[in-house]
Amino acid sequence: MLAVEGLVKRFGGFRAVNNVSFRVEQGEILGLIGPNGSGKSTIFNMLSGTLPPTSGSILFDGHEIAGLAPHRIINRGIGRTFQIPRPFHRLSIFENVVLAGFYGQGRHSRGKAEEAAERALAMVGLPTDRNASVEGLGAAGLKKLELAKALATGPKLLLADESLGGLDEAEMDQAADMLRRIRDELGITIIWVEHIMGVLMRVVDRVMVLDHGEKIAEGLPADVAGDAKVIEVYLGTDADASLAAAAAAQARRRIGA
Ligand SMILES: Nc1ncnc2c1ncn2[C@@H]1O[C@H](COP(=O)(O)OP(=O)(O)OP(=O)(O)O)[C@@H](O)[C@H]1O
Repeated sequence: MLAVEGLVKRFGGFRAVNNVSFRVEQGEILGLIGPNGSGKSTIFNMLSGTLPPTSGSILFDGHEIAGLAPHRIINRGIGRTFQIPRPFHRLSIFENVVLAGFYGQGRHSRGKAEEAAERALAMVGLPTDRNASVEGLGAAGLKKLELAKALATGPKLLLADESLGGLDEAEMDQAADMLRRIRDELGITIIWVEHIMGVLMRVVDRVMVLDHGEKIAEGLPADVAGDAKVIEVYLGTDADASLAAAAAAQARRRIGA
């Protein structure tokens, strides 16, 4: 579905992303991890059109999308959430999501945008009531709104940026399960950037690790969590918990639980 080849982003003389290549298959959840400043958001920004790549190719469903404007990329079927939710506070929850629905997939009809918004809100468990206010939403509610906005654009590929930040443990598990359901029930492929390793390793099919803008590892969660270089540059004291979560998830998958 997605084939990225030799992706580079330079800011002046600094290479924030340096010759990164990877593929994502239809229906996969790929975890994208790495230390702060390793280039994860810059990759998301290039995939979603917020930043043009300095060089490299991004093939989505066989078509080159590198350098296209964000609205064209959304119309092709790549949606994203943002690390820090910034809804329009003067609009209701529903109106925020309808606006995203208008934007996605070239929808120009209010009716279709409203239908997309209703489906998206029901999926994430937020009220579909037209007037419910954004003001009462806590951290978990705002993350759900962020997801609903991305879903309302009708993505085939969802870029989820730190969906767990600011959530408590129960909310994190719910948010991770929701990403799983979005893949399982809606068939949406997901790339997920996250720092909370135990939860990520439980849910993703594959993991790719960045350090200083370069890909340093890629593979099954249990293999990546046990990789000496990944432990050294990133996981550190999280390594045992990550490995345990990845191994448990792998065992559950093997027995089909
Ligand atoms: N617009 C910009 N101009 C200059 N440097 C930038 C710009 N955007 C990002 N960078 C630099 O590029 C590097 C990669 O940043 P990026 O935000 O992609 O990292 P990240 O892995 O997403 O980090 P985090 O986990 O903290 O979100 C960092 O050194 C950052 O300071």
